[in-house]
Amino acid sequence: MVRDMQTNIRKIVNLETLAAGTNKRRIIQQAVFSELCNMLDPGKAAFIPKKGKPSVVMFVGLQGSGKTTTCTKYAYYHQRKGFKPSLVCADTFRAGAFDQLKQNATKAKIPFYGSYMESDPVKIAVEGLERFRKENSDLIIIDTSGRHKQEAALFEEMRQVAEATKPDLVIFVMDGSIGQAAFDQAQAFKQSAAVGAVIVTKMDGHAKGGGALSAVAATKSPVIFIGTGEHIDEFEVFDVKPFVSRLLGMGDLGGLMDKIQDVMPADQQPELLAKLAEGTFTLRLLYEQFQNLLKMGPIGQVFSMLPGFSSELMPKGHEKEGQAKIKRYMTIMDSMTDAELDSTNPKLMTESRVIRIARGSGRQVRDVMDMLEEYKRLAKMWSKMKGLKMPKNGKMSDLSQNLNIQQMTKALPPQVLKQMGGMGGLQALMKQMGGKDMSKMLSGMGMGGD
Ligand SMILES: Nc1nc2c(ncn2[C@@H]2O[C@H](COP(=O)(O)OP(=O)(O)OP(=O)(O)O)[C@@H](O)[C@H]2O)c(=O)[nH]1
Repeated sequence: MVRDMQTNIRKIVNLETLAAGTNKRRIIQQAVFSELCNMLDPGKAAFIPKKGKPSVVMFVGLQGSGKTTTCTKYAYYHQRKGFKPSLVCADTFRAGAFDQLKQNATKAKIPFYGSYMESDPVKIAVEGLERFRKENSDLIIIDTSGRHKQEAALFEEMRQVAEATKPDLVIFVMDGSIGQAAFDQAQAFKQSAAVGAVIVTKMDGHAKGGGALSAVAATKSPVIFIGTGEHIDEFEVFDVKPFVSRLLGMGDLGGLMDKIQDVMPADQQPELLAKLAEGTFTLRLLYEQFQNLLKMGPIGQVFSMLPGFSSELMPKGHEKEGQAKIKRYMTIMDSMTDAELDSTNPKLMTESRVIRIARGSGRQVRDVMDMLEEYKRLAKMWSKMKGLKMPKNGKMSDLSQNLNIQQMTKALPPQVLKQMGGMGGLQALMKQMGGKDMSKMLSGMGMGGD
């Protein structure tokens, strides 16, 4: 695969013929990017179930890949789209598999079928299928057994279940962290059942999911969803560009921007802009930004979309603390006077005021000082944005066109800039974002720094 990729890139990029002064690194990077996107596109789409038309979808994968969890997520996703899904547990190998499916299905109010007594997975699969066909389910999902490793017995079982149920689609579920092992694994499953799609799970962790490239190559089927957490709704339609961006450590800025755009009320945008242009970043403004940030949902998810951020500035597993910190800061600000909130003069915060605010908010003096430090850090960052040219309509979304790179590089903390690939990286990112707005991203980014 790597060799193919090299050949293809050589065809696209001819460095000798490039004019002097062209940014070669960028051109190569773009070629790698688009080549990876191509590799994830097997050229044919996966089977798509249709409402009202009975379809059977069978899930395969090794034990622990997240198969059972993903079955329910897949069912729930379609249920919300108006399907009548049902779940069949044909995993008789792992004790507890049926209970797990039962629990998940009950929570999501999805009909399920399985047995504690029957040990023949084929029999269960066929019985479940018959039952749900009678009940007019239009999406019958069959969860199958896994094994810790690839074993002949497992593949024989898959072959039999597939033969008996004739699924419209077989989905191979793989753990996003398995890397190159994905090729052999996917190929082995493909040989016993006609795998037609791939789902990559546990993309909420550190794994970048590079194994998906191998799975697509081995099965010649596309990735259709990714799992982004243990909960039933932590499931996303696969989107190739953000996935490759993340793979290359470029972050999913598009997704982040959309998210920020969603939570920031449009009528607040011109006001915030005006204040930023004046260079006045008050505590009240920070308070409003905190509110917006909390609305964005699990903070880790937001930060994981930024290049290199989740690990550096918001360590995995500490999202809750980050969120608690923001809430703590907001409580402290609730104990401040309007004058304090609207001032940009830190001298207002005398020692006696700090003590009073700490008492009023039930926090330590140290917490108040921490909050003020955070504020000062952000105010300093924002002050460099002073003199920003306002977009004519006052809309945030048009601001990025007016931001100049020099201004941005000054505003960003140096380690952040480095992570983004310096000035060149920043330029590429701005371009990638198109009309999307940068200032909100900056305000979001500042929050994570400790
Ligand atoms: N963080 C995270 N955890 C996940 C995700 N998908 C599944 N898991 C977890 O991974 C573990 C294994 O998932 P299961 O669904 O039990 O695995 P399985 O492949 O069905 O296992 P067998 O039924 O034994 O074959 C569980 O703890 C799940 O909660 C995901 O997208 N993100």
